[in-house]
Amino acid sequence: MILEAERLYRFYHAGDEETLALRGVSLAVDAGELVAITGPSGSGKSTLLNCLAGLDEPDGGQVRIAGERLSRRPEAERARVRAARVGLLFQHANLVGHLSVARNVTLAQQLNGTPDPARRDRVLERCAIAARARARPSQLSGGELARAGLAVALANDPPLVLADEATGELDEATASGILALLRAQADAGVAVVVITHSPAVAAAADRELRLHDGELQP
Ligand SMILES: Nc1ncnc2c1ncn2[C@@H]1O[C@H](COP(=O)(O)OP(=O)(O)OP(=O)(O)O)[C@@H](O)[C@H]1O
Repeated sequence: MILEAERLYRFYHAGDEETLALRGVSLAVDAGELVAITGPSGSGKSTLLNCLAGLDEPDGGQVRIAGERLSRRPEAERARVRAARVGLLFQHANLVGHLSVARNVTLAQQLNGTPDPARRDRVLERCAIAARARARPSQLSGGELARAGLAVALANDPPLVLADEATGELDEATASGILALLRAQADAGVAVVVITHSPAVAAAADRELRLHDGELQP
């Protein structure tokens, strides 16, 4: 199993208010699966993704990625696991503004200690952004930006890709292009988890997990 989450809890406190953002969420995603996480606004989707990525620590429960525990470890160790094993794709792409697309991919490889120009070029091709490899993010269209963000996410050939509303702000043709690329990653053996509001994306996934008030619906 590539991704395992066991009974995740996450509480937020603001003054006297307590929000139970996650209440015992368990899930498992295998290699080759494309799983959509859906749910109304405020149901806990982003909180869940942040915990799965080790960007946030759950208050209870644990996350394992390819068998390695991510939860309750120092941030430096979580960052190491993340760099090697998790491709993160956010709506506002994880690109450094003053670097070209190619340099952004190289940077992600260097942060993992595994620079590899041949793999960089393959990833750029795979994400259909090789023709714009020398452009900076500000010079790209929305669709190109999304593909460049995906190239950065895939820079180190991670076994797991976590995407937060990757297709949310894109026009339909571009969104379905990104979805096709994510589908292709899953078909190539990557475990892919996508948070989405789009019924089309949810329908294209192998499974849909619905969150409601911090719990997965049966
Ligand atoms: N840093 C925070 N401090 C306090 N409460 C928070 C914080 N982050 C999220 N919450 C609350 O936790 C709950 C879950 O939020 P989350 O962002 O995970 O939902 P979501 O399903 O991703 O929503 P959306 O679809 O609108 O992005 C909400 O009630 C939200 O207000």
